[in-house]
Amino acid sequence: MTQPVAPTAESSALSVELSAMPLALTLVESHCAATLRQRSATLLKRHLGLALAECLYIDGSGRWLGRDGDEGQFDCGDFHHPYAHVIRSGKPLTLSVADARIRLDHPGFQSQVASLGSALHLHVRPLRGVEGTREWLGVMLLAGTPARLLALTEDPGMAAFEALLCRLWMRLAREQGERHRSRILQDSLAKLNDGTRRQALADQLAEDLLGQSAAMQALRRHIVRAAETNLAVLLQGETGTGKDRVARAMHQLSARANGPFMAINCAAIPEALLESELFGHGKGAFSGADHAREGLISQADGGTLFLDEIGDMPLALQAKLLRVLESGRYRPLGENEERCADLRVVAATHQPLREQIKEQRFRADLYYRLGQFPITLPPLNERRDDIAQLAQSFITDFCAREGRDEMGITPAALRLLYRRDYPGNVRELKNVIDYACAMTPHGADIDTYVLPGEQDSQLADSGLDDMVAPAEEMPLALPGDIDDLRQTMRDIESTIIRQRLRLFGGNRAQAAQSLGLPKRTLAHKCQLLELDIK
Ligand SMILES: Nc1ncnc2c1ncn2[C@@H]1O[C@H](COP(=O)(O)OP(=O)(O)OP(=O)(O)O)[C@@H](O)[C@H]1O
Repeated sequence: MTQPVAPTAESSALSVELSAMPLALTLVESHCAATLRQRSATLLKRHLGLALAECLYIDGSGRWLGRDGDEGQFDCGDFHHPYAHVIRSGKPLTLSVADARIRLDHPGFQSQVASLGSALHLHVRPLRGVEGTREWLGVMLLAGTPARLLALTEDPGMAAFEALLCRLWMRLAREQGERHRSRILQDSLAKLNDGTRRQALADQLAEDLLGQSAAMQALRRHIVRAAETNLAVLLQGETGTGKDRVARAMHQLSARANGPFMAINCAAIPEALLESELFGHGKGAFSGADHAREGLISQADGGTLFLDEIGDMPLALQAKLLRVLESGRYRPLGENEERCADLRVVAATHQPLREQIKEQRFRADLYYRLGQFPITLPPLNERRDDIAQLAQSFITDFCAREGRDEMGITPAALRLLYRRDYPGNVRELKNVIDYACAMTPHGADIDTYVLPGEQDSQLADSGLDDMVAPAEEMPLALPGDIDDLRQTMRDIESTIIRQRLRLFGGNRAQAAQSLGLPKRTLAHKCQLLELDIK
C-alpha cells in the first residue's frame, strides 16, 4: 500500500468547486438509491476530473457488494479486492493502480481498473449509514492522480458531500424497504381478496350445485378457477353427476356470461346431421339444404360451446373440431370461405376417453386440447353426506312444480336413501325422489314404502300391497277417451323410457339396450320428449 501523498495547492480550489455545484439538488431529486449512487459518481467524476468514480452497495445480507446494472458481486470476506479491506477495517484505503494490479488478483476488480493508467491512484472509502456505527451502506471507489485524491480526501466539501450522500442513501433505502414491504403486503392482500372473492363465488355456486361434502366444495373451487380462464374444459364424470349443470355454471361465472351458451349432445344427434349442426351449412350444401344455416359454432361466438357426450363425436368431426380449437377457424358445409369464431369450449363425457384413444375411436390430440382444464366430478356414492340436502331440495322442487304442499321425509326413508347404490348418481336420486313424492299421499311425508325398489320387501309387512306396485311393474294406464293418438303415443313412450331409465339408475346405455334401441336413438328420443336425460 502507498503512503499518503502531500496536499497540494489544488485542494483549496476544490472546496469552491464542490460548493459551486448544484449537488444537493441533483442528489436530493434521486428517486431511488441506485440513481443516487450513479448521480453521485457522475458528479464526482465530471466535476473533480477523476478517472473513475463508483459507488458499490452492500446487499441485504451484508455479505456481498454489488454494482448497479452489473451482475458481478464482491464477497465482503474475499481479500483479493480492496473493498473487503475497507469494510472490515472501516477505514479508507489508498493504493496505486500498479500496486493493485500486482497484489490484488480478484478478476472483477481487475476488470474494473483495467482501463486505468498505472500512475493513477485508487481511493476506496467505506460508506456508513449512521455516523459512528458499523452500519455499512457500501463503498466508494475513486481513481485519479495522487494529488487530486489527496486534496479531495482532505477537503471539508468532500466530507459534506459524503455525509449528504449517505443520509440520502439511508433515507431512500428505508423508503425502498418500506415500499417493498408494502408491496408484499398489498400482494398478499390482493391474494387474500382474490381468495375471498373466489370463496364468495364458490359459495354462490353452492345454491345451484348442491352438496357440502369436501369433494363438492373442491369441485366448486375448481369451477371458479376455470371460469376465470379461457381454457378449454373437459368435464369427466359418471352419468348424472352434474356435468351439464357445471358447464352452465362455469359459463355464468365467466367473462363470457353475457354471451351465448350453446349446448349440443353429440350422442343425441344423428351422425349425418352433427356436422351441419355444429359448423352450419351454405344453401344447397346437400339435398334438402334449401337455405343457409348458422351452426352452433357461429352461434356460440363470444360465448361458450358445450359439447356434451364428446366421446360420441365421429372421428372425422373430431379433426375439424380440433382445428376450431387451435385456430378459431372453421368452414360451414358447402362453403369455400373460412370463418372465425371466438368461443370457449367446454366438453363433457362419462366415457373413459383414454380407452377410446387406445381403441382409436378418439383422437389423442383432441383429448389433450380439450382437457386444458380437466375437471372430474365426484360420483354420488363417494359423497353420501350430500344425499339429505339433495333429497330435500328435490322434494321442494317437486312440490313447487306439481303444486303440492311441502312434504318431508322420514328418518327411516332417509336412512334407506343413504344405503342405496347410485349408479345413476344425482339424476337417479332425483328420479327416486320424484317418484317417491308422486307416490306419497297428500299431507304425509316420504316414507320407506314409497321408495322404488323398497316396496317388494315392505309391502307384505305394511299391508299396503293394494296401494302401490314397483314402477317398472306397473301396467301403463291407457286413457279410455283418447282424442290425440300422437300425444298419447308420445306419453306412453315417455313413460316407458322414464321407467326404464329409472330401472337402470339413469344409465342410458343399459336402458337403450333393454329397449332394443341404439343409444343414440334413445338419447334423441329423450331430447324430443324433453326428458331430463340426454
Ligand atoms: N350438485 C347438484 N345439485 C343439484 N342438482 C344436481 C347436482 N348435480 C346434478 N344435479 C341434477 O342431476 C341431474 C343430472 O345432472 P346433469 O344432467 O348435469 O348430469 P350429467 O353428468 O350431465 O349427466 P349425463 O352424463 O348423463 O349427461 C339434473 O337434474 C341436475 O340438475
